Amino acid sequence: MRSLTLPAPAKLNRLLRITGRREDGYHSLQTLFQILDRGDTLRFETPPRGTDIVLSPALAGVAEADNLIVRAARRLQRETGCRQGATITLEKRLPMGGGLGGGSSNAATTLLALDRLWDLGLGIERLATLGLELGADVPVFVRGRSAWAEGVGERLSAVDLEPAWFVILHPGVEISTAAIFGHPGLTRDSTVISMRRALDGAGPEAVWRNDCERIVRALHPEVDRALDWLGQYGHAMLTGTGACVFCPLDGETQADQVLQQVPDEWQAFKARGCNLSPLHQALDLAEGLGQAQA
Ligand SMILES: C[C@](O)(CO)[C@H](O)COP(=O)(O)OP(=O)(O)OC[C@H]1O[C@@H](n2ccc(N)nc2=O)[C@H](O)[C@@H]1O
Ligand SMILES: Nc1ncnc2c1ncn2[C@@H]1O[C@H](COP(=O)(O)OP(=O)(O)OP(=O)(O)O)[C@@H](O)[C@H]1O
Repeated sequence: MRSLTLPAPAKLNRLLRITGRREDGYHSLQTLFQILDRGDTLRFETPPRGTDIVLSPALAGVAEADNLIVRAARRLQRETGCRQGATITLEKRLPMGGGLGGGSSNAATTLLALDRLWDLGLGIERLATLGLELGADVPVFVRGRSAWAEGVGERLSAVDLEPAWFVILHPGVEISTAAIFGHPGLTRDSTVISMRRALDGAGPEAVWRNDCERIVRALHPEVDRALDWLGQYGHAMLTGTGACVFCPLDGETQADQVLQQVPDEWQAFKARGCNLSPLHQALDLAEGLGQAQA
């Protein structure tokens, strides 16, 4: 039996501009993906026989066949005709429907892990293309770099962001991405800006905003309150379509100070921004140490 234990990190959208709606209903956008050092953990084991994909524990409200981990594994089997199976254990820490990309990251980790354990050798390009079929946020996790993104989030340019610490606050609601993108009140007409302007343009606060925030605040008073509360400490924003909100802080000590003040009703954690995903750091390490044990 071979096995591999890998992280599935979270992401933040440091900005999110919705610039149009395509004929297939998906929205064209511009975003700046910041990968974090916090997330879920997945353990993969490949039994000597059988093609079953077995995942535990189950996620509340998600049928096994709909779980992005199982879908990613089956998509790989279909793509390659691979006759191997996997037993997968998920340690879930990221809130679902939180805008932190947890499900997408789980899918990306599965693609990279099984590509390695099943000796498929598909490589990052093909895995990113397969990942896009599973969700718009999957390719950035497959590529594993904080990145400027266009299209639906699949046209990626890796960027080196300044070292940063964040406090992330979960207001206790789960928000459906499809519901926000489908809402008639969502504005979809932001101008297309250059990556340069986004990264160092005229005042990040004008550019580093999220087009979903207005409608999410209106639909979810809990998010509205969380944003106002966190806004005391800096430039608080929504990530993705919510529900989580985040604030960049001047280092870990300040993040700890803010965490101590968080009202009991909300869950919160601190995280460090990474330019290289912890998943890719771990895979480089696994390569070096021959960690995928025979
Ligand atoms: C909001 C973001 O998290 C920002 O990074 C992503 O754009 C969402 O990515 P995701 O969760 O992987 O989204 P998907 O699972 O691909 O899509 C969920 C639903 O959101 C809508 N959707 C998603 C992405 C996009 N660019 N336009 C859309 O309109 C579609 O109705 C789709 O059915
Ligand atoms: N492995 C998984 N982890 C989390 N959610 C999953 C998973 N598989 C399927 N899902 C479904 O996907 C939905 C979105 O989950 P996810 O945690 O990725 O939300 P999100 O952080 O808002 O995503 P995004 O920022 O990509 O929009 C969940 O509500 C759940 O129904």
